[in-house]
Amino acid sequence: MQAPLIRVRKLWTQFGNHVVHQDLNLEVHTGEILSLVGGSGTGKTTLVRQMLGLNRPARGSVEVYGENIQSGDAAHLQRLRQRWGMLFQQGALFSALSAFDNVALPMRELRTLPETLIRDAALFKLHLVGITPAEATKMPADLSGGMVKRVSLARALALEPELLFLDEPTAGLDPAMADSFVELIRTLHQSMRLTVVMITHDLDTLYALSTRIAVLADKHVIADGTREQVMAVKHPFIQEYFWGERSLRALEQVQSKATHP
Ligand SMILES: Nc1ncnc2c1ncn2[C@@H]1O[C@H](COP(=O)(O)OP(=O)(O)OP(=O)(O)O)[C@@H](O)[C@H]1O
Repeated sequence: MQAPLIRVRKLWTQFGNHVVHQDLNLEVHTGEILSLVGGSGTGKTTLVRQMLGLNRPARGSVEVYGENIQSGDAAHLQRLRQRWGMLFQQGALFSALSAFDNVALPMRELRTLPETLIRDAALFKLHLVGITPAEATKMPADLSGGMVKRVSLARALALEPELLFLDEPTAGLDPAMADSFVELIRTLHQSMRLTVVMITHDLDTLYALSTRIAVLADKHVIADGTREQVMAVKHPFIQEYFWGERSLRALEQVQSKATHP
């Protein structure tokens, strides 16, 4: 079996006396869409920040592409960072830059690519997410919520990452926009051979996209596997979250969409 793309081993995260993760283990494998779920404050965002090298483990280690994220100098971390893309919850586009310039920025920052190539690559990434060249001239404030998400996704894909982190990708979108964004992620995951790590509270998104689910509770991963495997674990959070009425309804919907697309 291929080595995991990310390996989190015996991770402790601590803020003062507050222990968020205690001996947390998790692996992310090439090609999967791994979703992190858990109650509010269970440390999902902090875990992703650990994977991105933005937080420092109190104990334990985080390896990405087989390399300890905390070892090496800033240039080393910068090189690793170029191999992943991150879609932040609010989109986090630079408001003073057009959609096009937001997508071009990560390529310009490399300082190695000619502007003509950057232009073509940025327009291509925008095309992939359904943004036309005319729309690309707009400023973020003039874009709809759905378009901001799409442009942010294009920016996350600017450097052709192997790994994509998504923080609440469908939060704030209406159901139709959320559905089409889920479809877009599914298509790009396949066509770009991405590995995806996603945080989501949205059950429709969770069930539509995840190939594996990891559940955070009690300071570590209490269950991980397919939806069925996770649902079989007896834990109060799992009982409430996965076996609650909202979850079962979302599941029914996803299954009926799969049967009658
Ligand atoms: N920089 C920080 N300093 C102090 N405490 C922090 C810091 N970052 C996170 N925490 C605490 O760590 C805990 C986990 O936070 P985190 O944001 O990772 O949870 P989460 O599972 O993503 O929550 P939510 O689902 O509500 O977004 C929380 O109690 C939070 O207050």
